[in-house]
Amino acid sequence: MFVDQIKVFARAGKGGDGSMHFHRGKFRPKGGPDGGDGGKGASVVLQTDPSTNSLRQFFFTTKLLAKDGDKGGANQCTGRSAEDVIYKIPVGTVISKIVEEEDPETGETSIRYEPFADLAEPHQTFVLCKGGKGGKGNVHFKTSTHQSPRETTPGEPGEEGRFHFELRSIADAGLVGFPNAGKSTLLSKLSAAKPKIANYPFTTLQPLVGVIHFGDHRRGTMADIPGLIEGASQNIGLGHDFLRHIMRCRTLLFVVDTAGTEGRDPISDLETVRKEVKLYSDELAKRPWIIVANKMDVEESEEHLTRLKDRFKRIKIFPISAESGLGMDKLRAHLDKQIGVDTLVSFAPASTDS
Ligand SMILES: Nc1nc2c(ncn2[C@@H]2O[C@H](COP(=O)(O)OP(=O)(O)OP(=O)(O)O)[C@@H](O)[C@H]2O)c(=O)[nH]1
Ligand SMILES: [Mg+2]
Repeated sequence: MFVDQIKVFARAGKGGDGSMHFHRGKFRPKGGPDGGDGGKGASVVLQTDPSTNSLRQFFFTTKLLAKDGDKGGANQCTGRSAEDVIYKIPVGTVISKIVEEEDPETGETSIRYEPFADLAEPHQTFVLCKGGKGGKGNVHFKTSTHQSPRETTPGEPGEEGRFHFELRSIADAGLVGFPNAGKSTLLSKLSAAKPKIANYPFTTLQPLVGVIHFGDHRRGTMADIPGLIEGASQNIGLGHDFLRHIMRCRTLLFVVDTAGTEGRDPISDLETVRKEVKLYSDELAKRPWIIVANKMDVEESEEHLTRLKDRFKRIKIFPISAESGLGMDKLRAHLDKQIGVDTLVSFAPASTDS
């Protein structure tokens, strides 16, 4: 189950009430006020965790509640503060506050999503709902004219609200494949992005997102992701980092070097990459994917393409040459259908009402 948006309710803890108490010593039966302050209520805190890539946990826990602070005690004892609760969320989660508004004329309520936070950095913490402060004990209210105050203040309530969490993907489509397959070359031809291109592996070390313009205000985004190798799912090289970026793409383009440059075999390359993706995440393996058979300008490619079609019968294969432009129109038209969005249509967050 890939949960990339969810609604939750969160409430921080209330502060403990201040205490009303008078000192009762053996020799001072009528002592002064000594009621202590209440402890702080706990906050609901979010923290981005690079090892999480789904909001699935909130599917089961839609109420994020934090504990109240303890009441103040006799002897000027401050009540215990409650410990903040920390929820881990994926990097790239966008938080909106759900605000209900009533139309003064019609009396109808409508719901608005108010941008609240964009948690894009790893290990970033964010206080979603702040815990209430503790109330004051009666010890604070003693004055020269008022020796036995009975006043205290209650603890403040914790903040609360309804929120919408949405996992923003880095791109609509992601380029996945062995190093040197031509992923960066392809992105540079489809978009205005200028990734580094070279005939050695791991030229690309950081994902780079380009915008593809399909015409008529239609566009989509594509991420160039560093090459994957065998063992990536066990975090060999920068395996997990790369795979995590792939997780954040809606649809995947598996790019292969169909020419089998330097004695490589495009079929086993693709099988290896698919295996690594599956080992990393079953859910990722189920994402929509196509094969981009690159380097078709090289003579040896035809024969490999026939084998590739034989081996992956049910998957769409696009034979192209990113370098010469061969087959690019077909690929572009397919991408427009899959990921193209009309940018003139105003964007509204998808409804998560069940
Ligand atoms: N003949 C031919 N060569 C290509 C084609 N596309 C890319 N190349 C060459 O293949 C090499 C690798 O290209 P890149 O685009 O850097 O490959 P990459 O998949 O991004 O590689 P990494 O970033 O290392 O994972 C370069 O020398 C490119 O010029 C093509 O369609 N035909
Ligand atoms: Mg590259």
